[in-house]
Amino acid sequence: MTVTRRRHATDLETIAVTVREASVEAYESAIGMICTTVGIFEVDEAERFWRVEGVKDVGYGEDALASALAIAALTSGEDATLERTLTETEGWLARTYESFPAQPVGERFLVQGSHLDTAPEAGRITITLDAGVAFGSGEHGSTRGCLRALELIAHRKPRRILDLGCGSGILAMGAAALLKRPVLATDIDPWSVRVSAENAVRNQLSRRVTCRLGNGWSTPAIRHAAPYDLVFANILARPLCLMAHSLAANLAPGGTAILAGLLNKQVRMVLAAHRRQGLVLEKHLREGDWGTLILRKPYDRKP
Ligand SMILES: C[S@@+](CC[C@H](N)C(=O)[O-])C[C@H]1O[C@@H](n2cnc3c(N)ncnc32)[C@H](O)[C@@H]1O
Repeated sequence: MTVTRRRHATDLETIAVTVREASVEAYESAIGMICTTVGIFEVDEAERFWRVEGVKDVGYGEDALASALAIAALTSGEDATLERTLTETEGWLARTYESFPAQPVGERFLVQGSHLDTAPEAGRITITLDAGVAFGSGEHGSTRGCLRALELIAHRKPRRILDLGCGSGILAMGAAALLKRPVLATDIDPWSVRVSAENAVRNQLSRRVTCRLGNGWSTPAIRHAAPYDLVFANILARPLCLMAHSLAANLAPGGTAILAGLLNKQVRMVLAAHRRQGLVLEKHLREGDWGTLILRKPYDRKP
């Protein structure tokens, strides 16, 4: 893969590839995993070339970028040239928000950008957010899978809830609103923590959603509030595998983990890592190429 860098003034990094129509889905999906938002634009109608462009989530580094592109190249069979540009934040955010439609997710949620004022839908909880430079506008299959999984396990009424890698705070807010319970939302990226806190205020959920900065399970606030009845972790497959031991250790007996950020083809690997820790698969949900796993810690698990 060739990489070209164009530098403009300022602070957000846009990554883009121009690919054939047949490869758009694979690149949109993979780039979407490490970006806050992704857009696709037709650049040559006759030749059927499209530009897939996203603003990289600051929480993801070079390793994550390289693996996302490798996955896209593998699934599409097209090895694209990556362009990287630094973009001025405010203008980009204003342009991006305008392109977000309100979208239903699962049976119980309606997600809208804060520039919209969609009429409430009976039976659906409206989540209003600005993802800003954080991941989690509700468009990506991994986020959607987690919200659908939440609906499926809501009847268990989990009491202690963690959203590890909260991005925009969308899952924490969804859980707090649906389950009417407090949720701890953490992220390694300071912007995400700030955006989550702002979104919680926007949705009148700031008394239920607590946002904290921290890296994985070593975050003091996470350790302090453990064990959990419900944990969301929508991060990539590799970090999920590395965290499997900590997840199992910090789940209460009977507790549920909703894991996402993995491709359907990575499910076996992620599942093996968690089965080794005694967790049991309840369901594998699919949203396009992306898989969401609902895992449970049995009540009779020996320490
Ligand atoms: C794919 S986004 C998910 C955002 C949101 N939960 C959703 O479902 O849309 C993953 C988030 O995890 C964060 N993250 C990645 N590694 C992390 C780690 N080790 N500890 C905490 N957060 C992490 C990233 O900064 C990013 O905000």
